[in-house]
Amino acid sequence: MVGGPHLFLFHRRGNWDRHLLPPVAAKVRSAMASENKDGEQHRHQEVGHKSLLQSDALYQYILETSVYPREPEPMKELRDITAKHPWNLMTTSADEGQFLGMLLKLINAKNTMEIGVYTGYSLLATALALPDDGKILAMDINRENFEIGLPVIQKAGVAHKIDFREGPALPVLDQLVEDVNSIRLQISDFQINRRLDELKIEFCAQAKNHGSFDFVFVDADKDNYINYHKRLLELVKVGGVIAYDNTLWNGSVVAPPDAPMRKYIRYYRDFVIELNKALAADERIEICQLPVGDGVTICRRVK
Ligand SMILES: C[S@@+](CC[C@H](N)C(=O)[O-])C[C@H]1O[C@@H](n2cnc3c(N)ncnc32)[C@H](O)[C@@H]1O
Repeated sequence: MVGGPHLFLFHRRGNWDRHLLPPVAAKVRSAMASENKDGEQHRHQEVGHKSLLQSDALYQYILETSVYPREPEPMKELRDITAKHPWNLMTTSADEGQFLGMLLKLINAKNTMEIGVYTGYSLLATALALPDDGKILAMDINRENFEIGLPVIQKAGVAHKIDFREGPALPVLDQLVEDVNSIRLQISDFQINRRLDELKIEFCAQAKNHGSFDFVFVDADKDNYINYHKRLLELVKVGGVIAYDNTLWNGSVVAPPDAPMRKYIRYYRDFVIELNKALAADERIEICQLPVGDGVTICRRVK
């Protein structure tokens, strides 16, 4: 089997087969069509096998019925502006933006982080969902694209929630992990007249940012997701959420290794596959991988 029903879902950032060479795309399509004829119908009747999105029309139906009519005006404006940008394939889709907003409200998020801003569609979705004193530490190596969306964010009255840092995210995370509030000197077993070398002296550093974030959205360089995860698990509180975007990576996670793919899809594919395995095996989190957008894995820290 080349793909399976879930491949129908990857039309958020253009059609999934735009990233495969035409002969391969045709092969995948025909394999899916024949599977639909032979096996698929039966699989849909199996208990627990629920694949609802089977066509572009159904996706369009969701957008037109439930997403676009409820999309806040500034988000629509930013989506239109971004559509004219040459890298628009990178933007978060409207349905995923709606999902993020809902999730943030459900968990009452206040202190959040975003890695990978681009023109700011998911950032705006987050900023609109947070309370007025909510915060987003937003990081991107490219400020220019952030500035495309910034006027819309300002007009929406939510720019005060955003602390944008230009540059790679990893050093910022390292700094957040290392930062301490205070260093406490602890002397145990203290008795007058004890010799100094007999005293048990300990320095206790109080980590400033550990467990301080309610939510983090990771939508940047896939080859660093595992490195982000290590640090984010210290920074997110127990019960907090980390959402990793693109965990189905244009369907390439189920494509045969020798299938022709665009260079960047091939390059990041193995990192995404390794991330998915690592998240599934990580007992410190509960996970739920959703076929929204290009695949988003929600991780809830439990220890
Ligand atoms: C898919 S886009 C983000 C899309 C964005 N969430 C949205 O809603 O439009 C990925 C972004 O990650 C940024 N990026 C890539 N490597 C990065 C890194 N090491 N640190 C921070 N940002 C990075 C890119 O500049 C790009 O803007």
